[in-house]
Amino acid sequence: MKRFYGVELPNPLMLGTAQYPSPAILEQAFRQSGAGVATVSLRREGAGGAGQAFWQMIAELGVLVLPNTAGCHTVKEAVTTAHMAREVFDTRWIKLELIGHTDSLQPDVFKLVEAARILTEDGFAVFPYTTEDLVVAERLLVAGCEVLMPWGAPIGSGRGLNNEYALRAMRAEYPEVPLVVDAGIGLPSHAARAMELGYDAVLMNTAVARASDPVAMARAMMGAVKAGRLAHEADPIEARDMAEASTPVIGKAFLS
Ligand SMILES: CC(=O)[C@@H](O)[C@H](O)COP(=O)(O)O
Repeated sequence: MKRFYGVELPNPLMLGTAQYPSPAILEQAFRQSGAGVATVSLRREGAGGAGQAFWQMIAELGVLVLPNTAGCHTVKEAVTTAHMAREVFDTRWIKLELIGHTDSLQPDVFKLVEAARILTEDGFAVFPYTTEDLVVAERLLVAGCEVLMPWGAPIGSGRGLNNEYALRAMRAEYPEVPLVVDAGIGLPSHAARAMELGYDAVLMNTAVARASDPVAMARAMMGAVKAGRLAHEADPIEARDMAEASTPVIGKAFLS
């Protein structure tokens, strides 16, 4: 299994911590699914969250904490937020999110590369939320990122993998780089598909937090990412246009 800045994840499910009906449900979603990474927004929780009790609960979950720069639109904002997160959470991990378009919440990849360079030079382990663009991916790697997080679809849309072809191309281009599909997941089948493509993890928030039963959905997502990874490792058959009889010919029950 690939390591994320030297760390082996306990499993391939990363969950956001926003929009849950209550802190208790958030806690149960993590505990019952076993998700190993929690991404937290310093700005959002600091501004309107439950304060100290919230941070305490996250700490007690015993998961890896991936602070994020959600809501940042400028390099300066993102870099400042990353520094604050490093102080608060005592981690050099940062999910770098730099929004460039208000309606689609598409990342501003130009600012992203610039901020990634500044932060990696300052010792951060940057997890960049990016598009599926291969040129941007290369620039992020050159800037010092060791992980890439292409979007599946716009944040909160639940559309799944909008551009599977491009996600597949990124996997093929960078077989050794830990890749995470981040955002846009709506269903367990989307998460399973990302893992079937060979992705190393999936990050999601809305699909779990906004489900009628977030705890059950978190468990379903964990089942999905594990099934997808197993399927990828099992080397699936290629889809064919024509039928091929699967019932064995008499006297030839096995292929070898
Ligand atoms: C929580 C977080 O980091 C989000 O910005 C993330 O990208 C998840 O997106 P979804 O809510 O679409 O799963």
